[in-house]
Amino acid sequence: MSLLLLAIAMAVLVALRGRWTGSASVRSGAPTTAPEAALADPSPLDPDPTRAAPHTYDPRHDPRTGAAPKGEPRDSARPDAPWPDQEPNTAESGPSWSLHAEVSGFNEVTLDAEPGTTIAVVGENGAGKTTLLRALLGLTPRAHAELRLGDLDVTSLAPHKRGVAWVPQDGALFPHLSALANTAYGLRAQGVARGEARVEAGRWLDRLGVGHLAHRKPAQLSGGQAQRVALARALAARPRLLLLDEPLAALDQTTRARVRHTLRTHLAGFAGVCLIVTHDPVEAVSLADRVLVLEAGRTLQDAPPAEVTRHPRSPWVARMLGRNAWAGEARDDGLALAGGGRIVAAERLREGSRALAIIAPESVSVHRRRPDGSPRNVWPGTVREITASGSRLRVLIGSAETPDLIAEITPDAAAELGLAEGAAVWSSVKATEVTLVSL
Ligand SMILES: Nc1ncnc2c1ncn2[C@@H]1O[C@H](COP(=O)(O)OP(=O)(O)OP(=O)(O)O)[C@@H](O)[C@H]1O
Repeated sequence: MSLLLLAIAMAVLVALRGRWTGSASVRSGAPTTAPEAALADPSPLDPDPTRAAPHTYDPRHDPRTGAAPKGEPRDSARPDAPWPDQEPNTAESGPSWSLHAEVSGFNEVTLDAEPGTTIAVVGENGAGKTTLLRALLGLTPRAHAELRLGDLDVTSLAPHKRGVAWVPQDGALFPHLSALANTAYGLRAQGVARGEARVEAGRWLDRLGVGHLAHRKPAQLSGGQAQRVALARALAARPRLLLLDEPLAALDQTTRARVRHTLRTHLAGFAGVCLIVTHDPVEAVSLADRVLVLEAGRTLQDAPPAEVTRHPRSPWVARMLGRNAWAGEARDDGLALAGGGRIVAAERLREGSRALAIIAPESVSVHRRRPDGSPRNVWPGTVREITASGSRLRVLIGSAETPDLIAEITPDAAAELGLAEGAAVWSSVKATEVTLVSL
């Protein structure tokens, strides 16, 4: 199954390059690929079209055989219908087109985006993030995407003809090809001369910091290195729509920060629209211009990161972004919490309306004795867990009166308070530090 996904990802990439350069058309003479055949007629009995139609399988494009894409596509490949003019990968080229997608079925999402926009797609497990990406590729009957890229309605086009590149969660590299050949394969398939394709592939590998691994096979790469090669291959294809499914998930913390930086640099100069599925709030906030929050397949929020951070529309999003978020009902002085207890806020909402109280962890003060003075919100609790968060500490405090609360304090403050797991503490939050968001 994952090998078939791999082949599909490759087929999409292979065809993409042709959008910019003029490419071999599989339908007009080049051999039929296994992925294309598999996607041509998904069985209604099988919800996953990647499983279907093995009878048209072409061993030359099967990553398991090692036979192909050894024969890199020949230079005699005939050009496909030309894709409308676009300067790839140059932000300066400006928005001369836009993306419009209407997705229905499992996902109910409408998306409009200008070139150069990066959208982080977030949501709980099972919210439909991967299904959305697959719908945009035309890869799942569970959701149907009407997709326009500029003047072109690509809805009825096969996945590999849409101008959409997809990096699935496992990266999907051909195991028998070197990193360089994997990256060059899409270029070669579209008729780029061998030398030129290899030079360009080498450049992309260098940019992603894996140029020195160009001759290694995927089995000789770590998960993170392979992921970078997969990114190089996708970016080299210069798609209009780039779909990245948790591209940094396989990386360790240090590498992740470095690759995130590299990715940010490339996305900043990327002339297409990028959708990046992530569970990582830092990734969402630092890489994206917009955050699309999905809940049960639907759009819950689609807004710039700063707006989502300030006014998350669900407790899950707030927690993902590292905020405390408590649901409740508005009262004249704040919120009656759903599980009992009360929080006082300076803001007012219509009494009785459902709302979230959002508290930034750095706004929570921690004390060993009940604090005197003015804070309106004071709760006793017990330290459940202390973890490092950059140069600060995150302290998880459990309380009988409220939901769990996260405080962020300096290591000095923690030492001064003698904080340890199990310690009895008091937390306080000023009413002015509580943000109320209507649900
Ligand atoms: N082919 C399928 N047929 C039926 N249900 C499916 C199919 N693929 C996924 N699902 C279900 O649809 C829901 C959405 O799945 P999807 O993989 O899109 O979620 P996700 O947001 O990407 O989740 P995660 O964060 O776990 O990767 C899940 O409940 C999943 O079990």
